Amino acid sequence: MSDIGLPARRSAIYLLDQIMGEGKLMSEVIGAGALDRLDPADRARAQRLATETLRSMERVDRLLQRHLQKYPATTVRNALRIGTYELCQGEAAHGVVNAMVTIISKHKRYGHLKGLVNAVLRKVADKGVEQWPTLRIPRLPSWLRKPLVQAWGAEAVVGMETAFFATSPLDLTPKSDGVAVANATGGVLLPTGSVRLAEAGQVSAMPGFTSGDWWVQDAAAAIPARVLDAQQGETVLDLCAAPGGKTMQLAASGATVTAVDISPGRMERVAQNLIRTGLSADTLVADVFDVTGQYDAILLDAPCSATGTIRRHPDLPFAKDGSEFGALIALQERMIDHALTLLRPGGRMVFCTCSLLPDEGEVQVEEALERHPDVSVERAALNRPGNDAAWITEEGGLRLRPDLWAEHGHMDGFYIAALRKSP
Ligand SMILES: C[S@@+](CC[C@H](N)C(=O)[O-])C[C@H]1O[C@@H](n2cnc3c(N)ncnc32)[C@H](O)[C@@H]1O
Repeated sequence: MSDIGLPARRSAIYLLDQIMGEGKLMSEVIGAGALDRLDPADRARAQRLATETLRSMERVDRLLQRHLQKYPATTVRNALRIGTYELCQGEAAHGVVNAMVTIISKHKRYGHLKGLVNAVLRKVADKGVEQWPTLRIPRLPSWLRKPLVQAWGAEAVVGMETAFFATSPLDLTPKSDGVAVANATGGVLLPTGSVRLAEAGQVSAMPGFTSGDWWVQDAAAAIPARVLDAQQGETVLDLCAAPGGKTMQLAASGATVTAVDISPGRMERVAQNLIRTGLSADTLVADVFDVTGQYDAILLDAPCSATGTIRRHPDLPFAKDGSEFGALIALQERMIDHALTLLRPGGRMVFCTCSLLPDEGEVQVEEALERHPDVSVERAALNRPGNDAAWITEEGGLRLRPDLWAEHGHMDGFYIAALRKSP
């Protein structure tokens, strides 16, 4: 990474300022154009630098604490954080220190702090690099750690933190032939049918991208559509569908699929994905609550805290504080109730969230079963290749956690339940 120049580093600092200072998600900041002026290589570098610094944040802060009497302003602190991360990854000290000193010296408000940046980063270069591996695996912020320890126990949470600290692999869902996709991409075919590559490269340059033989989707995220097991000729409603990973799985089964999402921009991505893969589905930009009709099968991938995706989005624990989760939990409940009105008698529905919080999974299903005596949970549907019986929960859902599947390189957190409406 020694060729990272000033623009990439300056933009990485800006990303951290927005995430840590303004509570924005990295996807929002990038979506708003933060990296638009960079060339593609610098854009990728800025994003990688910010992402990996966030992944290591607690370690970085522990090292910096030893050399700071009080914390400087956010931008200066973030320059120190990124510089520290780079130094501890073995980057040449002179390059990192000079770059960060130059960036801060040109800053309108904090230019006078360039001496501090120089002094602190030199101390990190002297001592921090050897201390780095002795520091503990970074912990989640306590607002999230506490409820997770309460739900899954301290040992499981340490396992999750270990998974979050490791760089995430790239998972592909094959359109049809998993062995052929694994061979073409040099990936490994996982027991659930996804193909895993150790590291993400340039996705659009990989074999099979242009011909639409696969799409990027975490192995855990590919399980809900497999549990729904759509059949040729069935009418299937995919609620909250964008960007469309599950829509493509459903469409590949030969079912007649209607994909619904409230976001026109995200729905555009579903349409593009369908074109690339040569699959077909009706796409509808609409609020779930405005959808009418009767379907044989429904997949409801409700909006949630996304706490299961921290491995790939280490910005989330820093951008959020949990204050929005109550509203999401209430929305999920209302979505389940409305989705069940769209299910024909005897039909089946998969409810899922990429959350680690039982309130967005196990508890939702327990309460839905109480509200809807005509609905039951179908455990047998969870019995799909690669699914471990140990993942099945008391109320009959499937709990996927990032600390599980260590032998395969872990997976995202997800909750999945199959519901059946009585005929
Ligand atoms: C977890 S993501 C869906 C991921 C998607 N199922 C996939 O596999 O690619 C949740 C989606 O819910 C959509 N959404 C949120 N509120 C909605 C609503 N009231 N009606 C329809 N879609 C909604 C968001 O735009 C977002 O795309």
